Amino acid sequence: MDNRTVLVAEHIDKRFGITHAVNDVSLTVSAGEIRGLIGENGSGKSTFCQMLCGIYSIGGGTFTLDGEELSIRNQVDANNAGIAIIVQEMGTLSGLTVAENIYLGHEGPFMHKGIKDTRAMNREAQRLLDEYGFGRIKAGVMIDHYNFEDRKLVEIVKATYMKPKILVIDETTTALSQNGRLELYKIMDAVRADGRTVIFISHDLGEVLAHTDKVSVLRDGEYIDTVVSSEVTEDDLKRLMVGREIGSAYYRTDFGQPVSDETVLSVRNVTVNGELEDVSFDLHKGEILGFGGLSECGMHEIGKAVFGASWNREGTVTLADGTEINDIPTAIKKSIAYASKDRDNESIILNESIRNNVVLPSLEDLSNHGLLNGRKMTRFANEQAKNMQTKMQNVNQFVSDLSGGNKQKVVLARWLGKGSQILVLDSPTRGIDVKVKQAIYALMAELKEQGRSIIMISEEIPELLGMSDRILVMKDGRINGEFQRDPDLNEETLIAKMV
Ligand SMILES: Nc1ncnc2c1ncn2[C@@H]1O[C@H](COP(=O)(O)OP(=O)(O)OP(=O)(O)O)[C@@H](O)[C@H]1O
Repeated sequence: MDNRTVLVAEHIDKRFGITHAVNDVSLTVSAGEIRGLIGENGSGKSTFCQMLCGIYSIGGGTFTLDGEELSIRNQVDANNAGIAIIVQEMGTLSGLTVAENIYLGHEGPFMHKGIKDTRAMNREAQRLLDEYGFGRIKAGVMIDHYNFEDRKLVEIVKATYMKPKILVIDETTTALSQNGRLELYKIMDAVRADGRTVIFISHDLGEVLAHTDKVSVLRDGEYIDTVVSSEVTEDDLKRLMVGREIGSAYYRTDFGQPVSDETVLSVRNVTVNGELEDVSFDLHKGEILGFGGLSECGMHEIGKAVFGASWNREGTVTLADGTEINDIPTAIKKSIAYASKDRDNESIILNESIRNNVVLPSLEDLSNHGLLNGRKMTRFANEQAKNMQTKMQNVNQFVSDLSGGNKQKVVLARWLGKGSQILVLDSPTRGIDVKVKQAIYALMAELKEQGRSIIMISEEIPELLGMSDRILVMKDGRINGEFQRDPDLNEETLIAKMV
């Protein structure tokens, strides 16, 4: 860090209707610094950064970069001023190639007399992808062909190849597997070594302390403090975020409790072309079965396969009563819940209210003689959303207006409200703040106690170790290791089976 102030935010403010999302925030950031930005879900982190990056208009106040007041109307203006962002959700556009996404808004060098030189663009994009070590992603291929993580990697290239002065990374690591994360940390370190600046938003406080120089804290839209990362603990950060002490009990503490032998779901010889290869396992009553692995290991496809949402699946997924799950309606009817990792595209309907999202799988239960009962639906949605501590104006608010973590709470509220007996949760705490994470883990333990069964697919090894009765490690589409719950089981043992 060279102590030269590069960015000054003065009295930055933003309201959305009655929500005061960012309330008079002032802070400064140095050149060559990695600055963490933390706060509970809905505390205004994304809104603050999105104003800096031209995604939202500035409600009030000013940003000054290298001594010059910024006047940014859109993301291209921000890029031209030297500011880039990797957003929390999908930041690439479907219907375009990888190369077109990387150069979106910056096609100039490839235009000759109004015609785009696609070959040159693809060649240059492929050179960049290779240089970043992401060579398996092909520049000329449609972005839709790639999964969530690969699309994030493309976004990383897009946001960094122009060497921005300020790179904002908004809750990106939880979308990445272990190897993707290491790549991102390397990129952050390189930005810092180059005298440029990273603003890093994350709910993983360990990661924040390990990879930042200083951390700024927001609470309810207000600036609270900036601390030096090497001088504070995770508990200090939690206290600053929440405003009070929060307990340290996080994961399950029980070990050695036997899990029932009763099988509730049998997966046999499931193959999905290019994703899964002859996968078989049983899920037991009251079991939390964890799935872990590196990117491309196939674990996210397991969730889809169990929920009847895979294309071209071979093999069988069978419930204890003999019902075969081959499609989503049967899965829902049979009380299977599924929360996808790709929340915005696969789990929620963004342009719908919280209420309509929460009631979706429970419509049959909420109707009287085939007619939907509006009041009952509202009451139900209210109850479920509040159980998940969703920060919202009311259940009529559109899901698109919620912060990332609060969207995730709506997904969980929907399935927990349905009373599902089998829950398939892919990255269940992605983007969730520490306080609510604690509540979700407690809830998972409670569901287990009630005899419900959970498949938890997770990129978070501590979460797998802390919550699972059994862990299946995937590699190249196959199960490569099986571990029973054990206090001596550690990250290294799991990783050894992943690589
Ligand atoms: N487009 C919008 N319309 C209305 N309200 C919004 C909009 N975007 C954000 N908000 C609200 O502003 C507040 C701050 O949201 P923001 O996304 O900045 O939080 P965050 O700290 O990034 O949260 P998370 O950790 O969950 O991502 C929330 O109450 C959110 O519902």
